[in-house]
Amino acid sequence: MTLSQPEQLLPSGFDYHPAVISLDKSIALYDYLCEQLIWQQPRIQVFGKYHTIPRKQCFIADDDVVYSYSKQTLNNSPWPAPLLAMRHRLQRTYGFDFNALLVNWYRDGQDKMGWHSDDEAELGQEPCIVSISLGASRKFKIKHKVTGQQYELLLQSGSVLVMHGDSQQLYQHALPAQAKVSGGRINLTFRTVGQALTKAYSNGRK
Ligand SMILES: O=C(O)CCC(=O)C(=O)O
Ligand SMILES: [Fe+2]
Repeated sequence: MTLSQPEQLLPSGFDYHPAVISLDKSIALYDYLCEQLIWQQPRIQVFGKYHTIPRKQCFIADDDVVYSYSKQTLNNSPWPAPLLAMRHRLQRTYGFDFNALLVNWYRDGQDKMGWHSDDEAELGQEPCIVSISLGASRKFKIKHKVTGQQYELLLQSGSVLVMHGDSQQLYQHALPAQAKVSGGRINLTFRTVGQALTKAYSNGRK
């Protein structure tokens, strides 16, 4: 995996690298994951109300990782071989052992993720989150928590978005619905979950 220079103007702490994985490989991996992963669509509690999340997800992690999402502990799925290989490659590139991977499947443009920061205590003060996109291109929005300044980025199949430094402290991000998008997209977010393992993963992500 070679990384090209970021091409789009983004706030510090967000680095976008298009075409890190070839288009053919990224689509083949999309198809494989659609079929092979055990997908869940949990109901979560946000501000006291229950919602079914508007996407599917699969949480892949080492056995000793415990991660909760809006008061529900996620079931750890084992690492499929291609994702384990990717984890090791990313470890060599970034120097982090990514022991957890939240996989999101946006079946079409109706599926989405609301504004949030990945700032849970168990990810540490300045987490490094590596986000890989497979399938349909989707808009990704970033918003400064204080000034409200927004940035928009198109996440293309095979791209890598790295969020690091104070990106989670200063900004929120979201994947808005795009009614005209008919294709599906899978997003892989590699994370390192610290040793204080049982904290809540609930941060208002809708
Ligand atoms: O689908 C995406 O690109 C964003 C996913 C995300 O923000 C998350 O899983 O925390
Ligand atoms: Fe996120």
